Amino acid sequence: MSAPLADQLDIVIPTIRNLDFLEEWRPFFQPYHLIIIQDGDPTKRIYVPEGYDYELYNRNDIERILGDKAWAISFKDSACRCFGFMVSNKKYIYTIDDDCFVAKDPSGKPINVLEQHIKNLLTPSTPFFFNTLYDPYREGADFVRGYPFSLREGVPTATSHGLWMNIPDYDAPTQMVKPRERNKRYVDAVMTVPKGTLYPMCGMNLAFDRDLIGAAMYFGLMGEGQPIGRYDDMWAGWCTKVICDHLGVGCKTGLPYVWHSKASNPFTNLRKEYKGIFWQEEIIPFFQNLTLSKSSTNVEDCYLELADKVRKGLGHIDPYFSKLADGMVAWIEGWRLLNPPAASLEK
Ligand SMILES: O=c1ccn([C@@H]2O[C@H](COP(=O)(O)OP(=O)(O)O[C@H]3OC[C@H](O)[C@H](O)[C@H]3O)[C@@H](O)[C@H]2O)c(=O)[nH]1
Ligand SMILES: [Mn+2]
Repeated sequence: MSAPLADQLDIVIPTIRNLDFLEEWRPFFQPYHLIIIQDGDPTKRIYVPEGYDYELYNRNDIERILGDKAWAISFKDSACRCFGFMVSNKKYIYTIDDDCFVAKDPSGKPINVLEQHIKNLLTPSTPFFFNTLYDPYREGADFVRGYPFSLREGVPTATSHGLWMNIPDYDAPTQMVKPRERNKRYVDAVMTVPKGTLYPMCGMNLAFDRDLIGAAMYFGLMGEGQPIGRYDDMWAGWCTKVICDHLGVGCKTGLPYVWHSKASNPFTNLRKEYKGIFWQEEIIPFFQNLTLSKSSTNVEDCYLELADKVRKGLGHIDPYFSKLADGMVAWIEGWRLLNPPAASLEK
């Protein structure tokens, strides 16, 4: 099996259950280093299948490492995974949920998600003009007639958003009215999300370039003690997309697919996400109308400017958003603590 960039990519897994799913992924994942974020009770022992190279962090580790900034990392929510993004020192991250397994393409071939995500990340994005034959850099495809040659070089790709066969990533209301709906449709396409367009980024099967966008991949304040859950990846998706648009880098969605095996409880999910369902009707226009200043030329500065805009632009909805803005600042402080600029390392 191919294991591209095995020394430049970490796999981040949040878990409050177990890691048995890694047995099925072994042919594809074993060459890579895992960063496991153990959520919930830190005294519980998580079994990692033999033969994997990994580091494991529980809540006690997060508190020990981040100290007075640890509060910004969620507890009892998959949002905790973003601690793994912060603590990694690799250029690329792939994150996957522990109930996602190897899917098969229409020919029945098992899908090597890392191979496809890395292809997506290493080929340019085309956010400024939509190519109707989808990914023009793919074998057997190209830019179609009328596509401006001045734009055919594309821009660097920051994120690669994969999809899911079987249980689709639906919100609770949709899941409640369509409990038996399964995604059986394999769409053989990768496309760039156009500039100025947001998208619902799901953390289930996601890869990104840490250098290009890692500092904005904060999954917010969710779970225990928070008024909202299951908007962790959505929050990160909105923040990263406006920053990618500002910095002129791209976000792709489509292949590869994973097999999402388990539907979480829609009633529990409704309790977690209901505030998000009506808040997002204000949050999304906020992001759609947001512009970052020219002086914000790197991800960290963009993110701190965004935190300030969140405090001012969303604080009226609920005091939660001021706390979330504080969390965004604490996240960058934690990011800088664990990822000091190269220059400061030379001293
Ligand atoms: O308190 C928790 C709950 C879960 N996890 C880990 O997060 C992963 C996702 O959990 P699960 O598969 O139960 O949730 P889904 O509803 O299928 O996931 C979607 O919604 C939540 C997230 O946004 C997620 O990315 C979405 O796919 C899994 O690895 C659990 O072990 C946790 O760490 N803490
Ligand atoms: Mn799941």
